[in-house]
Amino acid sequence: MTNYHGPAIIIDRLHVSRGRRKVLHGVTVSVEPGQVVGLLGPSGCGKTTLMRSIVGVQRIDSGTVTVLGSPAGTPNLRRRVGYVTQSASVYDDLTVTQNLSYFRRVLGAERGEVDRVIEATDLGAHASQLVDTLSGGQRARVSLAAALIGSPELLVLDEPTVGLDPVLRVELWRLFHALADEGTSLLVSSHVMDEATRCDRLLLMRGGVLLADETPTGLLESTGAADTEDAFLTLIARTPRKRAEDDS
Ligand SMILES: Nc1ncnc2c1ncn2[C@@H]1O[C@H](COP(=O)(O)OP(=O)(O)OP(=O)(O)O)[C@@H](O)[C@H]1O
Repeated sequence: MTNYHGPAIIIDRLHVSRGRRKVLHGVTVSVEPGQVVGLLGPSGCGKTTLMRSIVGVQRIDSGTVTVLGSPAGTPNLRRRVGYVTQSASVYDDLTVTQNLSYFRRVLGAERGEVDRVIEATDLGAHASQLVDTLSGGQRARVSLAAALIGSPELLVLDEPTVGLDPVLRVELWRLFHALADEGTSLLVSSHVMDEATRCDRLLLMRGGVLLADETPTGLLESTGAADTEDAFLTLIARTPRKRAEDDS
């Protein structure tokens, strides 16, 4: 980790199009470090596009994205930011250890990192197994383990718990908080509203705009809703529908 202590992410008036479609319509947000921040919203609202902008792989129309004090995509961020996409980014025909050893070499991280991330993601019993033969949850954890190599200061995780059973989901959220306790900043997307309560802070998105940036408790208080699903619906009812067609 470096000595950087400012906001993990600062986004200012970000506009992004994908193909001919305008996907993000002026998103402005700041994410404080050492927290698990949930990025929640319906399928197609622009969560992945926002995450791609943060990790610097998305062409933007206008606005700025500053990550750990540097413009998104700058080379010095490569080791400081870990990104897990929705589809597994590991090799099926290699074992867990072989995959992680490969990523360790690419990043130039220390040898001990492979064992450390295997332990952190509880994959010890499967270390010698081909990824092809793992369950969905185990594969998801291999992708996460790869992103943990080198202890990045910011982890950007795109729907890491999708398709996992409830026990595994709880375990993963526990791991996210353990990482945050050590000072890592995490941005975790989900379209499952009940995951909202597991986050320190919530960014609620719809149709390419941010509807709320709140703590889970603050969200319930400000909307008067009984749960986060209700709170989201209340916010939608309060927001003009002009971009609702952007959600699928
Ligand atoms: N390459 C592309 N070309 C054109 N449109 C795209 C492209 N990729 C994504 N889109 C559109 O951009 C919008 C936002 O997509 P994005 O993947 O960011 O949403 P999301 O909130 O992450 O959805 P999900 O929860 O389903 O992953 C969608 O309407 C999608 O159809």
